[in-house]
Amino acid sequence: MGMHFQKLFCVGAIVIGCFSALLFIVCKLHEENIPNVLKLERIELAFDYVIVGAGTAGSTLTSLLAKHSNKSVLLIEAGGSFGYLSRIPLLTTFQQKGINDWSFLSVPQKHSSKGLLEQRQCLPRGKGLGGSANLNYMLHFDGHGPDFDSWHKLHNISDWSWTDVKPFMIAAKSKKEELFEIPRTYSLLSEALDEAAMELIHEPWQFRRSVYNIKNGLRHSVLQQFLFPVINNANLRLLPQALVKRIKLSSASNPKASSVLVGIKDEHNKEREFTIKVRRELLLCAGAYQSPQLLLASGIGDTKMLKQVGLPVEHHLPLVGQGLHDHFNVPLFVSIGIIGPTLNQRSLLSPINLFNYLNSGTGSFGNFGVLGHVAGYEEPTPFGITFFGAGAIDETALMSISNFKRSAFRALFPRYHNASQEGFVVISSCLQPRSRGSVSLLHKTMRRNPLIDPNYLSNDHDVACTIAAIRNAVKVVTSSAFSKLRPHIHWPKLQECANFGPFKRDFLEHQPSDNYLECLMRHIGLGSHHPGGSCALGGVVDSQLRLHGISNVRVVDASVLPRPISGNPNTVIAAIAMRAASWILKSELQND
Ligand SMILES: Cc1cc2nc3c(=O)[nH]c(=O)nc-3n(C[C@H](O)[C@H](O)[C@H](O)COP(=O)(O)OP(=O)(O)OC[C@H]3O[C@@H](n4cnc5c(N)ncnc54)[C@H](O)[C@@H]3O)c2cc1C
Repeated sequence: MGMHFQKLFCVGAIVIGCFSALLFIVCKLHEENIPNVLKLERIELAFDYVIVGAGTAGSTLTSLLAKHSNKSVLLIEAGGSFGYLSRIPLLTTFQQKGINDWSFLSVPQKHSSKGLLEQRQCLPRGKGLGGSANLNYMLHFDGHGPDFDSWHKLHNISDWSWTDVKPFMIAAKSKKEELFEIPRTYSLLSEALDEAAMELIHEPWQFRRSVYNIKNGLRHSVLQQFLFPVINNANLRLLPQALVKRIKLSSASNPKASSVLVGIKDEHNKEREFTIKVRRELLLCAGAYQSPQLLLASGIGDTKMLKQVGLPVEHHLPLVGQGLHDHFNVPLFVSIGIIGPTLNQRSLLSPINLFNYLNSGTGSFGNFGVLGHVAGYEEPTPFGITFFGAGAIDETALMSISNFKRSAFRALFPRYHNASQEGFVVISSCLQPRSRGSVSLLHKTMRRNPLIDPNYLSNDHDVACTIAAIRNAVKVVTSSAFSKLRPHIHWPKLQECANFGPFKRDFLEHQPSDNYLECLMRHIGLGSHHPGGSCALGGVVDSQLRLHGISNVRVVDASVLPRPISGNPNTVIAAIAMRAASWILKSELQND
């Protein structure tokens, strides 16, 4: 029996080894081979549409223009292509801080992040074809209609009701076979969530198991969905590894973007600059941090701020970079008293788990570990709860991508040293945070990072809302449905919060004081990588996303969201890009 098992194990290991090598080679080849790249020897560099940034919005928009327009389209992207790691769902966090991550850090936070080094949050952003859609956790969200309906009431924005947006959301959603939904029977945790939905049916909450942009166990992002099918089209060219450094405007009386200045570094890190003319439209899809950065670096923004940095003012547009918003997450570790259902280092590396993934794309490598969500949309405290089914969290890996101080990390995950720990992380957040931050400049050049201040928890409403979220998370975890897991919530013991708790009774009753929960969130809360609002509809762009005062520039990315999306924003951003494409194509038809 022993020999037989050993033999089987060896064969399994060889198969897995060969398969991994093959996967590596295929992905590596794919990585280096970006087709249709623009040759810069050409003297006349002019395109009808110039798109900056190949992320969620840029890839989607490019695909529709390349497919439906006969005009020339250039897609410029600062990064190259993503490696094979980006396709393997569970390993996606290993990309953070690597070459495909801009690895921004926030400015020190005044109202939060006290358990983080220098009170600064890590702000990962994808760099390369696919942008943040290739770095993200792949969770799909269908959208929440009232979000859009509120834009008119709260921000006087017309034409963006749910009726206007919904058809684009449907079009942006991947096909059924390109989505992976966590099955009810995935684990005892997913089962408990389903049962809790029945038990708490009297609450006005929605329970759903996670749906991922994953096909056959591999990430299926906007790249596979939109960009790759058109990548060889004759009217399209790509310019990877190229940073757009400045937008040049034509006349001061009726300013238009005439060209962009692009910098490309050679293998000796020496930069060459090129000017590319814009014949029709310049489309900024550089994301919520870098679209405003590029505008500011081009002299488009608030006069006072531009003068402070020493930049000539080309066009006064005071709200560029203002209104930045993001969700803010409070994680809590829950250990469980049974063996088997959750992810830890030991279960992860079991040969059967590896075999299942390589054989059929299933098992824990085939998704990111988030099994489900609970959302309550009722005002004034709409909240979200996310269930991440991991029991043992690797200290070095998580500290590096979260910037936690060691003491805060260990208070949060007291069982961090046990590689076979069973448990899950319950993450509470406010779906409509009211804190607003900003993107500004310290340096004139795009080669230096922008100053990003998410200003988390600056608005007291967010504290109350997050407390409500945590208390609702406790209700779910302490429901009878969860009792078979024998859960134990680990209220972090932080020295700085010791006056407020956790006290002995908090572990029994799970009703810690509001003061303790506030102290906790101001120490261990983490941004959720959903930035938006920094070139918002109304303030910076009109209802067709055209920059106020510069008619041939549109901002088409997360920057335009006037309020947060009540869930994961990626599909909404792809839908916005589809809508922008429809206006651009329509105006082409009208004008030609
Ligand atoms: C770690 C992480 C996890 C996330 N998880 C989820 C999730 O599970 N579900 C979900 O719905 N959302 C998730 N998100 C959020 C979602 O991915 C983003 O909101 C979305 O991708 C933003 O799209 P975008 O087009 O606005 O920007 P991006 O996708 O970031 O694209 C911007 C692109 O522009 C390029 N660029 C920037 N400046 C320049 C320049 N000057 N010149 C040339 N190119 C430039 C960048 O390299 C990048 O490729 C996550 C995000 C992160 C970072």
